[in-house]
Amino acid sequence: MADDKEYFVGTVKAIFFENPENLFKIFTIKIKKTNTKWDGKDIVVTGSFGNISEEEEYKFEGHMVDHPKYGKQFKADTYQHSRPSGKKELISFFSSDEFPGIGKKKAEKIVDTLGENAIDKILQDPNALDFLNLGEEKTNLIVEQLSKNHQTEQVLYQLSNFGFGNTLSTRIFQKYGVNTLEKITEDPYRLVTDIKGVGFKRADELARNLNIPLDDPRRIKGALVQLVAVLNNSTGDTLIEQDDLFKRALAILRSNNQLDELKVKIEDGLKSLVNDGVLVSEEGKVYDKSLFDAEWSIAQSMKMITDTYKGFDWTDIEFSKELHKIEKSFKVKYDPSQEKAIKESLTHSVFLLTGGPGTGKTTIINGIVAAYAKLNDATLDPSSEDYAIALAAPTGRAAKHMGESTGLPAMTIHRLLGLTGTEDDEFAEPTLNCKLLIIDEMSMVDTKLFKTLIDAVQPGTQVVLVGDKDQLPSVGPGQIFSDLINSEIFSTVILKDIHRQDEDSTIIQLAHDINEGLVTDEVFHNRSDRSFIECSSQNVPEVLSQIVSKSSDRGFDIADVQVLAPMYRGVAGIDNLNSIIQDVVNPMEPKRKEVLMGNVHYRINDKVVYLVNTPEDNVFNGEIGKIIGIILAKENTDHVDQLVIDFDGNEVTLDRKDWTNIALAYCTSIHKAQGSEFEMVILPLVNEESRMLRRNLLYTAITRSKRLLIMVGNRTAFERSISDESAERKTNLKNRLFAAFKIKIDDPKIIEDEDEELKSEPKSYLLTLDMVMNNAIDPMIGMENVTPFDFQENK
Ligand SMILES: Nc1ncnc2c1ncn2[C@@H]1O[C@H](COP(=O)(O)OP(=O)(O)OP(=O)(O)O)[C@@H](O)[C@H]1O
Repeated sequence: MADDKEYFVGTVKAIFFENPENLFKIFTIKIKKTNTKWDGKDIVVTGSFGNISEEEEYKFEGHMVDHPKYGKQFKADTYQHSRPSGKKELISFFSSDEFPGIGKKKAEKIVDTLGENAIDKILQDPNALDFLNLGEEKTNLIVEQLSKNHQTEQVLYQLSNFGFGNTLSTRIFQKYGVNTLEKITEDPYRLVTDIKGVGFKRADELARNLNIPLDDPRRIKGALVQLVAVLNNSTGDTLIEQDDLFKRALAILRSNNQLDELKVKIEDGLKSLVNDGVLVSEEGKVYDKSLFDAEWSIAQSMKMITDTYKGFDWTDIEFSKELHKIEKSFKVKYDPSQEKAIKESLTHSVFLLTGGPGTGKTTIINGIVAAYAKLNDATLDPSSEDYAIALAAPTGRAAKHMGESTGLPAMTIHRLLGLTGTEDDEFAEPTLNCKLLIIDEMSMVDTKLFKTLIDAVQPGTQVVLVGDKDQLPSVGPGQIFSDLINSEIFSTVILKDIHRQDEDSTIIQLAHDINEGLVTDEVFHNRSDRSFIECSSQNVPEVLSQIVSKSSDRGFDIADVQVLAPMYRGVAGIDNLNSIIQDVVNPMEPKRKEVLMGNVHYRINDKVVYLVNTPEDNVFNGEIGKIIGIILAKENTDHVDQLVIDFDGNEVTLDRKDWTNIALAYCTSIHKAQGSEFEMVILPLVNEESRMLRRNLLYTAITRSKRLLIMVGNRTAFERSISDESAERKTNLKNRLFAAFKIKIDDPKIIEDEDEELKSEPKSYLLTLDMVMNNAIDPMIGMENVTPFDFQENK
């Protein structure tokens, strides 16, 4: 910070405005010292600050501004808690009420022993206070109090000197706490994986400031870690071809080294990351260590479940008799594949059921539960101590559907496992005490969640996994459901026949035909329940406004009309369409209350989607709700703006700081809509989204529609989606399963040799870089500004 900056030192008298969204505050201070021409005793200070307490003294640096309405104010860029200086001030500081248990005598002793930089000494080493014999608890209290008052500001001050704005500084501080500066000067590249909003380029700039050389191992390792995370999240693969990784690393590192020299350093960087347990390199593939471990762990848990299955003790005749009774009570006659599914599920440790919409998956789950209870003499009374059935799905909505159809408790997988939806989940080791576990919407379950789920299963449990393998794979890396099915290790039934009886419905048949590769231009023909409106990308918003407006004229509630799009950005992207539709169905009118968060206006009746899991409020990622109340800061005792949202009967009040957990939901991503169905689906697809257009995307979007489907946009975008079969994700779960079940890869049958090592230690087979370099190096691939977080839903 330049020395000629204007400053004020003073005590905060009254904070009269605080915006929790961006930490902006306005307050007055009583001036103690300044280098500015200012005659008053007080001055109004504005700016973004972390903690500011009334009656405390701070130094503010910044400049004077002349506010058109409020006159002269001091706009602070940085601030620091004032430190007591000199022996006298220090003694009265330590003997103040802030430090209970320290009187004047002890304060004198601290300053005499530790000198005038006692505060720094204690912050650096809490043992510095040992000579006072205060005991651990009291010593900790003092250190905590000092850290609270002094270290936060020091860190934030330094982060702003590094050029981080307030939002990023706050995120960084929340992550590393008082160790922030140590952590980031030691290795600025750790910010890339740890902090949302910091990419390799930003970390690289910081590294330049810290004089970290271009070929420094930390830089090379930072680039490799960033690339692996970005590639895992963008492709959904759980492994990366090593030569591809190296080519990309060479492109973003661009140091002054000779290419050969840099190649060796990249190889060394990978070796070192492998030694550090961050990445794994095996047979020319590179893995994030936690994904690598997860695939192994899943394979071993599946083996354990299979090995500990105790079998069943009823006969075929008994089964047929029970099923007949069940059919009578459910008023359904299961077709042969459905009957097979129920029987297989009851006679195997692990059973996989896949089928498109309307093929009877839900009806089969009902049958499985009923038949399981009868044949195993198990209770269906959830309040009974002996109740041992767990039903769960990855989304709240799918879980609710399961609960309603079975009449038994069903919940999200997160809730079942007691997960919080935060990073801590990775270290959670829950256990599941049930005898029958049924998971619906399995295609949405990613590698890490499945690992936690299946590791929680106890020996002897029967596991039934249900889903539609042709839908989009999970948002997170992996394609668990397809891999389990494709391994051919587990009993599997693939349902093909559609049982929905809506005679006039052509939507489900269309979806099935698209999935089977049978459709070319049928999609463009208008039918009673679906239509296609061709228009340019630029016209999509206008066409959409008209459709939405007409649908409400025809009595459709906006809650039943869902626009689904593949991407957030662009004229036909989710963000733009949300604001366009909001203007049609819930516009701003004079005297209407509204609040602003970023660029988004929220009004009563707005349809919103929840973006995180908050088990304590019983609201989960993907749930759609309606704003039913806006309480402004001036209207409540907490003095914060609040939104009251009704999530299907569950009213949740969100303070402004939590509004980042919601978004408008007139239009949502197709990924987010998985597991949900809507009366009417409007699907805009345009050529600009070509990166995303695949058959399983179109299939997933179409199958969300129950009654009406309106497709809008470029004909070629739809044609491309129909013809573009989705490439399989690159994963290694199948091989891990083969290893765990001792199956030879080229000969899928069980190997008898029990002595063979189950899991070999990961080896470092580093491809020589010459092999890599024999292929042309990609030109700059534009990854510098990309961070792993860019691939997460809702950014
Ligand atoms: N064997 C059957 N005989 C008659 N009707 C059936 C049969 N199986 C399923 N159905 C009916 O077909 C419809 C679709 O079944 P279900 O909801 O179980 O399928 P699903 O695969 O779960 O579909 P989705 O994934 O779309 O929810 C339901 O109305 C159900 O009652």
